[in-house]
Amino acid sequence: MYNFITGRIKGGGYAIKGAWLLLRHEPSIQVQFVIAVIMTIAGFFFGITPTEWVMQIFAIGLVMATEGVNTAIENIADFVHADYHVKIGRIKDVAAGAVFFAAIAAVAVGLIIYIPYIFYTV
Ligand SMILES: Nc1ncnc2c1ncn2[C@@H]1O[C@H](COP(=O)(O)OP(=O)(O)OP(=O)(O)O)[C@@H](O)[C@H]1O
Repeated sequence: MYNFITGRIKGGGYAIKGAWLLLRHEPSIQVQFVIAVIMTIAGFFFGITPTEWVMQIFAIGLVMATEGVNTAIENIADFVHADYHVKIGRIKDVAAGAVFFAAIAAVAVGLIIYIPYIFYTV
Protein backbone atom coordinates (compact mmCIF):
# COMPACT_ATOMS: atom_id res chain seq x y z
CA MET A 1 0.00 0.00 0.00
CA TYR A 2 2.87 2.38 0.97
CA ASN A 3 4.67 1.53 -2.30
CA PHE A 4 1.45 2.10 -4.24
CA ILE A 5 1.01 5.60 -2.75
CA THR A 6 4.68 6.66 -3.16
CA GLY A 7 4.59 5.27 -6.72
CA ARG A 8 1.54 7.40 -7.56
CA ILE A 9 3.14 10.50 -6.01
CA LYS A 10 6.34 9.91 -8.03
CA GLY A 11 4.23 9.42 -11.18
CA GLY A 12 2.51 12.73 -10.53
CA GLY A 13 5.91 14.39 -10.14
CA TYR A 14 7.09 13.05 -13.51
CA ALA A 15 3.85 14.22 -15.12
CA ILE A 16 4.30 17.75 -13.73
CA LYS A 17 7.93 17.67 -14.97
CA GLY A 18 6.65 16.66 -18.43
CA ALA A 19 4.06 19.44 -18.46
CA TRP A 20 6.79 21.93 -17.49
CA LEU A 21 9.09 20.59 -20.25
CA LEU A 22 6.29 21.08 -22.80
CA LEU A 23 5.64 24.66 -21.61
CA ARG A 24 9.36 25.53 -21.61
CA HIS A 25 10.44 23.97 -24.90
CA GLU A 26 7.45 23.48 -27.23
CA PRO A 27 6.46 26.58 -29.24
CA SER A 28 3.08 25.07 -30.23
CA ILE A 29 2.21 24.40 -26.56
CA GLN A 30 3.39 27.91 -25.64
CA VAL A 31 1.07 29.43 -28.25
CA GLN A 32 -1.82 27.28 -27.00
CA PHE A 33 -1.06 28.27 -23.41
CA VAL A 34 -1.23 31.98 -24.34
CA ILE A 35 -4.54 31.34 -26.15
CA ALA A 36 -5.79 29.49 -23.04
CA VAL A 37 -4.90 32.49 -20.84
CA ILE A 38 -6.65 34.89 -23.29
CA MET A 39 -9.76 32.67 -23.35
CA THR A 40 -9.77 32.52 -19.54
CA ILE A 41 -9.61 36.32 -19.36
CA ALA A 42 -12.42 36.48 -21.97
CA GLY A 43 -14.46 34.07 -19.83
CA PHE A 44 -14.24 36.40 -16.83
CA PHE A 45 -14.76 39.48 -19.00
CA PHE A 46 -17.99 38.19 -20.56
CA GLY A 47 -19.15 36.40 -17.41
CA ILE A 48 -19.74 33.06 -19.15
CA THR A 49 -21.93 30.46 -17.41
CA PRO A 50 -20.58 27.46 -15.41
CA THR A 51 -21.55 25.13 -18.29
CA GLU A 52 -19.65 27.34 -20.74
CA TRP A 53 -16.63 27.30 -18.39
CA VAL A 54 -16.74 23.49 -18.39
CA MET A 55 -16.88 23.40 -22.21
CA GLN A 56 -14.04 25.93 -22.48
CA ILE A 57 -11.83 24.15 -19.92
CA PHE A 58 -12.39 20.81 -21.70
CA ALA A 59 -11.60 22.37 -25.08
CA ILE A 60 -8.36 23.90 -23.77
CA GLY A 61 -7.38 20.66 -22.01
CA LEU A 62 -8.16 18.56 -25.10
CA VAL A 63 -6.02 20.72 -27.42
CA MET A 64 -3.05 20.96 -25.03
CA ALA A 65 -3.18 17.26 -24.12
CA THR A 66 -3.37 16.21 -27.78
CA GLU A 67 -0.51 18.56 -28.66
CA GLY A 68 1.56 17.06 -25.82
CA VAL A 69 0.95 13.53 -27.12
CA ASN A 70 1.75 14.73 -30.66
CA THR A 71 5.08 16.11 -29.38
CA ALA A 72 5.86 12.81 -27.64
CA ILE A 73 5.11 10.90 -30.88
CA GLU A 74 7.34 13.29 -32.87
CA ASN A 75 10.15 12.78 -30.34
CA ILE A 76 9.80 8.99 -30.51
CA ALA A 77 9.73 9.12 -34.31
CA ASP A 78 12.92 11.23 -34.40
CA PHE A 79 14.55 8.91 -31.83
CA VAL A 80 13.83 5.65 -33.62
CA HIS A 81 14.51 7.04 -37.10
CA ALA A 82 16.21 10.41 -37.37
CA ASP A 83 16.55 10.25 -41.18
CA TYR A 84 13.83 10.84 -43.72
CA HIS A 85 11.39 7.95 -44.10
CA VAL A 86 7.98 7.96 -45.72
CA LYS A 87 6.50 6.00 -42.75
CA ILE A 88 7.91 8.50 -40.21
CA GLY A 89 6.34 11.28 -42.26
CA ARG A 90 3.00 9.47 -42.20
CA ILE A 91 3.21 8.83 -38.43
CA LYS A 92 3.91 12.53 -37.79
CA ASP A 93 1.15 13.62 -40.19
CA VAL A 94 -1.39 11.36 -38.44
CA ALA A 95 -0.34 12.67 -35.00
CA ALA A 96 -0.69 16.24 -36.27
CA GLY A 97 -4.11 15.30 -37.71
CA ALA A 98 -5.26 14.34 -34.21
CA VAL A 99 -4.35 17.83 -32.97
CA PHE A 100 -6.25 19.29 -35.91
CA PHE A 101 -9.46 17.48 -34.87
CA ALA A 102 -9.08 18.81 -31.31
CA ALA A 103 -8.35 22.34 -32.56
CA ILE A 104 -11.42 22.37 -34.86
CA ALA A 105 -13.60 21.24 -31.93
CA ALA A 106 -12.08 23.93 -29.68
CA VAL A 107 -12.68 26.68 -32.27
CA ALA A 108 -16.29 25.51 -32.64
CA VAL A 109 -16.77 25.60 -28.85
CA GLY A 110 -15.23 29.08 -28.71
CA LEU A 111 -17.49 30.41 -31.47
CA ILE A 112 -20.62 28.86 -29.93
CA ILE A 113 -19.80 30.40 -26.53
CA TYR A 114 -18.64 33.87 -27.55
CA ILE A 115 -20.63 34.81 -30.68
CA PRO A 116 -23.82 35.40 -28.63
CA TYR A 117 -21.88 37.48 -26.04
CA ILE A 118 -20.16 39.57 -28.71
CA PHE A 119 -23.00 40.11 -31.18
CA TYR A 120 -26.29 39.65 -29.32
CA THR A 121 -25.74 41.31 -25.95
CA VAL A 122 -27.26 44.75 -25.71
N1 LIG B 1 11.95 11.97 -40.69
C1 LIG B 1 10.96 12.34 -41.49
N2 LIG B 1 10.65 11.61 -42.57
C2 LIG B 1 9.64 11.99 -43.38
N3 LIG B 1 8.86 13.09 -43.21
C3 LIG B 1 9.11 13.86 -42.15
C4 LIG B 1 10.18 13.54 -41.24
N4 LIG B 1 10.20 14.50 -40.28
C5 LIG B 1 9.20 15.35 -40.57
N5 LIG B 1 8.54 14.98 -41.69
C6 LIG B 1 7.39 15.67 -42.29
O1 LIG B 1 7.42 17.01 -41.86
C7 LIG B 1 6.23 17.31 -41.08
C8 LIG B 1 6.61 18.19 -39.91
O2 LIG B 1 7.40 17.45 -39.01
P1 LIG B 1 8.12 18.08 -37.77
O3 LIG B 1 8.80 17.01 -37.00
O4 LIG B 1 8.96 19.20 -38.22
O5 LIG B 1 6.90 18.58 -36.94
P2 LIG B 1 6.49 20.09 -36.68
O6 LIG B 1 5.75 20.62 -37.86
O7 LIG B 1 7.69 20.82 -36.19
O8 LIG B 1 5.46 19.83 -35.53
P3 LIG B 1 5.18 20.74 -34.27
O9 LIG B 1 4.95 22.12 -34.83
O10 LIG B 1 3.96 20.11 -33.65
O11 LIG B 1 6.41 20.61 -33.42
C9 LIG B 1 5.68 15.94 -40.68
O12 LIG B 1 4.27 15.99 -40.43
C10 LIG B 1 6.06 15.08 -41.85
O13 LIG B 1 5.13 15.23 -42.92
